[in-house]
Amino acid sequence: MSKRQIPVVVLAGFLGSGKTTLLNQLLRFSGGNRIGVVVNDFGAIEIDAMSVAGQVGSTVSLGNGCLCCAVDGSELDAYLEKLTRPSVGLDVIVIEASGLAEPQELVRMLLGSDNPNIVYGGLVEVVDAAEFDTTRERHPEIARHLALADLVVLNKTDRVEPDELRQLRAAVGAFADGAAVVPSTYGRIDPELLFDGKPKGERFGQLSFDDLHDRDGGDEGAHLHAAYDSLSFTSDVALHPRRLLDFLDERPQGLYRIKGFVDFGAYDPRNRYTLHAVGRFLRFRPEPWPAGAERLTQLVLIGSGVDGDGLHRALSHCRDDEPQDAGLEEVMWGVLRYVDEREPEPAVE
Ligand SMILES: Nc1nc2c(ncn2[C@@H]2O[C@H](COP(=O)(O)OP(=O)(O)OP(=O)(O)O)[C@@H](O)[C@H]2O)c(=O)[nH]1
Repeated sequence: MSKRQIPVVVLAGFLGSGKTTLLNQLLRFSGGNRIGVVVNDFGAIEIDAMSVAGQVGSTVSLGNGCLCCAVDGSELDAYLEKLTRPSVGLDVIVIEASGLAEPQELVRMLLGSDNPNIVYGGLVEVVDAAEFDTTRERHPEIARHLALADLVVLNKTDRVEPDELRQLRAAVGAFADGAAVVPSTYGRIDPELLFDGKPKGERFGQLSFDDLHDRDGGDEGAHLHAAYDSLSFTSDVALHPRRLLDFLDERPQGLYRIKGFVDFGAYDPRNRYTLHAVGRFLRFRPEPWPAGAERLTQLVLIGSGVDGDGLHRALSHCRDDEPQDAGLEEVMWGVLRYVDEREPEPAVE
């Protein structure tokens, strides 16, 4: 029985920026993850190139367990309800914004949704590096979209010189209010940026992104790795709720995702807290410690242009070496503000 909430990612970007290319890439190299993709029409999704396991109405299931739905705006809610049923078993859902709704409308809808099985997974804006200046002239609203984005994929970097790319990263980053900017070619980003990957052992028999790195040889692999930084933090000393919240309040914008478990020790001995942060969005979710589980805080932080050592130091500072206010209920209040009251329904088969 799974109580996991499925992250729903909104994928936006102007005409021709590379959204469909990125989706095809994700679907093809899902690494054993079950991805649901919602588009306006099947159009350029390369369904034929991926083995199709079946089709029911406007939903196509692919041989690797991924699903692709073509829906219009009015059907979206109902489809999300269907796609997020635990029995479908998806790990992430990506909604392509174009044609369905303005990205901010979708984000608002997801944040306000009373579907207990979903959690907001971020707004990803794909930008055509070669056309950025032209796009800005023709569509000044790109500034608004970028300001809302949690992650910017600066695509088509093969079409600009390295110097220009550096300038573009800075310019786009400024519009995006410091949000993480990840360069890509043909939408090839590590899926880990969008959702929790399955542990390697569970990927057996599927082509994982690591295989893709290996297959492509050093150059492209190095390029992908340089696109973002990933840092893990583990502590067997419990974290102090207030200190952690101060850290989270001040987290740098370039820190795109934080995921993992937090041990608040004596402040809540019964529960561990799943932490899910994407862009500015933050959520804690208490769940009883599994019997026999080691009491550890384990976090993974993913970002672009962030100071890994500095983050590690700041997190170490959240450790509560000498608990003084344990038992004071109000110490947890700050954390509880970010707990979602909704409980997902039990899994049904
Ligand atoms: N050179 C280059 N071309 C790319 C890259 N990514 C995508 N393309 C090409 O750009 C074109 C548009 O890509 P799409 O993925 O269809 O873009 P889109 O954002 O889905 O476009 P719409 O659905 O029309 O909004 C296609 O011909 C892609 O092959 C890239 O990194 N470099």
